[in-house]
Amino acid sequence: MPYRKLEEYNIEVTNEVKDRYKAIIEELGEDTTREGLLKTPERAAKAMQFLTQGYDMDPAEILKGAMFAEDYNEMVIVKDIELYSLCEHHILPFFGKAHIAYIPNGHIVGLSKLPRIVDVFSRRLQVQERLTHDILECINNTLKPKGVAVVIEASHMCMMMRGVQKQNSVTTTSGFRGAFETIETRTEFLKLISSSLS
Ligand SMILES: Nc1nc2c(ncn2[C@@H]2O[C@H](COP(=O)(O)OP(=O)(O)OP(=O)(O)O)[C@@H](O)[C@H]2O)c(=O)[nH]1
Ligand SMILES: [Zn+2]
Repeated sequence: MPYRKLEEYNIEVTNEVKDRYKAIIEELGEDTTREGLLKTPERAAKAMQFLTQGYDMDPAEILKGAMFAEDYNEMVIVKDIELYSLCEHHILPFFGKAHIAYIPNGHIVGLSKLPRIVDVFSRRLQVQERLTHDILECINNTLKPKGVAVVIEASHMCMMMRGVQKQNSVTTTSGFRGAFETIETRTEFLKLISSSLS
């Protein structure tokens, strides 16, 4: 993903969000005039723009940018794609790995585009289930493969740092379309990624 340089942040958004962060930090009992916190509202405003930059991006266009006609009919798997997202309930991170497979139907896609669309959908306020579904449907509708599968395993900071405070629970979500809806293909996929699953 093309990471934004600092000068590319929207100045108006940065200023608006900065003022609100300043108010929040003060409301929480801190002194925003002390040295360590002077630039914190602006840093936080930029960090949040970075972490939600997926709203400005069109994942289907990313896939379309590297689709190649190819007569390859076997399963293609890209596994262990690390992801960092924000849970939409607490605006705290959840993070983990995505595993994606598809069976081409006349077209293959540039391999890097799969991690790129994971990043686009991750950099929004999300729930893990919708993130899984967004990636699945984007590949299904754009590449129109014979089948597509997505598995995501993630840890949620809102369950670790606060709330139930469980440090080792991992949430797994999955989605299957087309050929992966048959038990044989799904089993083959799960076997091929099994060394990566926790
Ligand atoms: N299904 C789903 N739930 C999520 C995800 N991320 C966070 N949550 C849950 O969202 C729920 C929000 O529940 P609430 O009862 O409204 O919020 P809360 O009082 O902060 O809940 P606790 O986390 O249990 O303290 C919690 O159960 C979270 O664990 C996600 O990606 N998918
Ligand atoms: Zn949460």
